[in-house]
Amino acid sequence: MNPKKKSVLVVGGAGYIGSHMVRQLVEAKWNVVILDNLSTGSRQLVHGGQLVQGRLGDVGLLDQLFSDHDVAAVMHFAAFSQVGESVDQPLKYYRNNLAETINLLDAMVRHRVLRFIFSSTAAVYGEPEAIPITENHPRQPTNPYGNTKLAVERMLADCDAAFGLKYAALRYFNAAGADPSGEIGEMHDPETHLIPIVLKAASGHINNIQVFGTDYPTTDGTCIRDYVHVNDLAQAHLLALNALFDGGASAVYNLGSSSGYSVKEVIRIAERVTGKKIPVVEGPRRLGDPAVLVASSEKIKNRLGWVPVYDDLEKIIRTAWNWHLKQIS
Ligand SMILES: NC(=O)c1ccc[n+]([C@@H]2O[C@H](COP(=O)([O-])OP(=O)(O)OC[C@H]3O[C@@H](n4cnc5c(N)ncnc54)[C@H](O)[C@@H]3O)[C@@H](O)[C@H]2O)c1
Ligand SMILES: O=c1ccn([C@@H]2O[C@H](COP(=O)(O)OP(=O)(O)O[C@H]3O[C@H](CO)[C@@H](O)[C@H](O)[C@H]3O)[C@@H](O)[C@H]2O)c(=O)[nH]1
Repeated sequence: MNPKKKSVLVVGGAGYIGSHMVRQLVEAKWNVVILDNLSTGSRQLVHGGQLVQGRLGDVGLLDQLFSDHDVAAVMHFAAFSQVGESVDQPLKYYRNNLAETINLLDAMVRHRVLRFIFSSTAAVYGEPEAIPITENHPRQPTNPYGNTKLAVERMLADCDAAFGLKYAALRYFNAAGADPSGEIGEMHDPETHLIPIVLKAASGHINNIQVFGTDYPTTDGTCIRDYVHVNDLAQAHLLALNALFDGGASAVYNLGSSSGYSVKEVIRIAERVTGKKIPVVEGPRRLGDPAVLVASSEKIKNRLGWVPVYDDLEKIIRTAWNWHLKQIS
């Protein structure tokens, strides 16, 4: 699918999801250039592609990258993504997620690179009015992180109208799991995501997992989320990229497994996968957490033929555990 050996610029390609994307792009024979400032990513996750260390806000660097490489499309994973932190430090989020993205789009328009794939999020919906959530569900983010992602989506629509920028905004639900090779996986410091924390508790690296809230209006009182394997996410990006090369229009797609699991269910499944008892402490709710987030991903399945390979959470957690064991060995 890349006859001219053009490049894809992957911004944030040294991060969790970006590194899985780079791997699939390399396998699909793309030249890959990665721009990452390693603020939350790591060189250890880069297996292939050419890493340029720098930040999106560096206009000179962006000009140089677009001049030096024959970039056919940009995939943009770079952002801060901790909901709680965004509430306390909103400007940090607007600066990194929105202002820096303006620089990127500006440089793309200057260099006539007009294909873009954006990491959006379920956080653009806010508190759901109906489950499963479809793409036309009202967008009412409940935190600055979601606001920055929605602002970028709106900016993309305006850039399509003004400059013909064609984009796919992919609204991920909860990314989870790791490449089965065990060479790349989730690696954040501090870690805030449920599954890696649960696995740390299973291996005894932390004393317990704290469950944030047991009084939600769900069957067992804990929050329900839709966990989608990181390689299935990356696969969806490849489909979206090919659709843009085929002349497809700009589009917005949800990416989820369409199944919901409560926090307690996640812990039970992790106990099964790891064979360990996981100590649990019940704590208060975390600010800004909706009770239930489950996607409808019918749109991307119907339009682009996306078929997620990891169809249940046990398989997903098994890949995360494989990665975790390699990290601690
Ligand atoms: N992990 C999830 O469950 C999830 C869910 C929905 C959306 N998302 C979105 O997906 C994207 C990737 O998430 P992730 O979990 O892989 O995060 P991550 O923190 O692992 O990766 C982000 C990468 O971007 C880099 N980066 C950040 N700001 C930068 C800048 N200004 N210039 C250059 N590089 C910069 C970081 O160093 C890191 O390598 C983010 O945009 C996030 O908002 C993630
Ligand atoms: O130590 C922990 C960590 C998390 N949780 C709960 O586990 C669930 C999942 O939390 P987490 O893994 O932190 O993911 P989310 O907060 O759901 O957010 C992820 O998924 C969203 C989309 O659904 C994205 O927008 C975010 O970027 C991404 O981090 C939530 O109910 C949390 O309250 C706990 O109970 N204890």
